[in-house]
Amino acid sequence: MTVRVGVIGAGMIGQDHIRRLTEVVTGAAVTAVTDIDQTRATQVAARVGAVAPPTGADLIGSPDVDAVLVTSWGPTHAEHVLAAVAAGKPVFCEKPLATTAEDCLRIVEAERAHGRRLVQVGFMRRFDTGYRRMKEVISSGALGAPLIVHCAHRNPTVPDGYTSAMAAQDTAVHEIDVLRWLLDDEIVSAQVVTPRATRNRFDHLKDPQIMYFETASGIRIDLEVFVNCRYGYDIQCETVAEEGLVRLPDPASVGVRTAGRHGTAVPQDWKDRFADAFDTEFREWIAAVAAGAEPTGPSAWDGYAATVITDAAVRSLDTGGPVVTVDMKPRPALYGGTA
Ligand SMILES: NC(=O)C1=CN([C@@H]2O[C@H](COP(=O)(O)OP(=O)(O)OC[C@H]3O[C@@H](n4cnc5c(N)ncnc54)[C@H](O)[C@@H]3O)[C@@H](O)[C@H]2O)C=CC1
Ligand SMILES: O=C1[C@@H](O)[C@H](O)[C@@H](O)[C@H](O)[C@H]1O
Repeated sequence: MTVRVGVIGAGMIGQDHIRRLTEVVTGAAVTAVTDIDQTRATQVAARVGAVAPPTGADLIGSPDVDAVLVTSWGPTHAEHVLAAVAAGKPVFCEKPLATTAEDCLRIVEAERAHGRRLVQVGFMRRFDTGYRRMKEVISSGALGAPLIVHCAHRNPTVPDGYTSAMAAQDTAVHEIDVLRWLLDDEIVSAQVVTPRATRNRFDHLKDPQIMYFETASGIRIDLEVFVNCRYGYDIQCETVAEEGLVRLPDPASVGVRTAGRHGTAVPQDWKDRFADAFDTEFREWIAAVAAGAEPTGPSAWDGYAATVITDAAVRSLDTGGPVVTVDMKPRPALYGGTA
């Protein structure tokens, strides 16, 4: 069976995922593309032989769309995801699931009313080979209990519209999701402190930031977010446990020796660093949809949890760096909880 995907939002990542669905993943076809920029939607749709319906609602209602991919701006995600759930169609939503905890909960409640999972959120790091190996090692128990996690999330630079709050909402949100999954533990508090700011880029931006998280079992996480580090896109993660530690590998890259130096390239952006993870993410999503199965990737509940935790981090940043308790609802049975 070919899964016919309709894409809402034909911007940067939308176009990259359309390429992935048409050129990399087998068993999928993009049959409809919509965007509030109609010209862009028509051009992108034409490249893959798709139609360009005027709105997200038209696309979701189309009999030629089996599953929906939401890659529009964050504040518009909830509306499209809720419409897809109401139509009973599987929906993959790029992060964030929604920009407010209330909207995330509306999606969770809609899915619970539907009775089975339809939503997957685009936290692609769960599909990265390095993180998956780390999880195998931690879950095997060979290292004993995890105690501390040291992380860094560095981007070479960010656009002018990037704000200090986005360090949590847009950037650290990836660690927040992947660490909940990696440790199989819940984050219960967040704190954000700021060292001296880099002179590079904008005066308005608090960059870098240091974030601290604590989990329910008492694991402490420190995360440096530095989005104007200039030298490359660099993701680091090291988990210290009772009997040893496990570290995320750097992406494989040839070593070059010349002029008395030895070096390896540092990726320059997330598209490059996580290209394989994105491919795996979509292969597994399409396989689940084709089989009529529930998606196995990050759920609507994970999208809600990530938003609530980033809200706590932003509150800490905005109020001078206190420890802020994460105010999370009990996890419903549909997502492995007891509520
Ligand atoms: N997983 C990851 O690492 C990444 C995820 N993202 C996420 O992907 C989403 C899109 O980001 P970009 O592609 O960078 O943005 P973008 O601005 O390049 O593209 C967004 C597109 O959505 C369209 N759009 C906005 N509202 C719409 C609506 N209601 N209906 C239809 N189209 C609409 C815009 O016209 C634009 O073409 C964001 O939520 C972002 O956080 C972005 C980059 C990396
Ligand atoms: O999701 C992403 C961007 O939106 C965000 O701005 C970057 O900081 C992240 O590294 C990238 O993965």
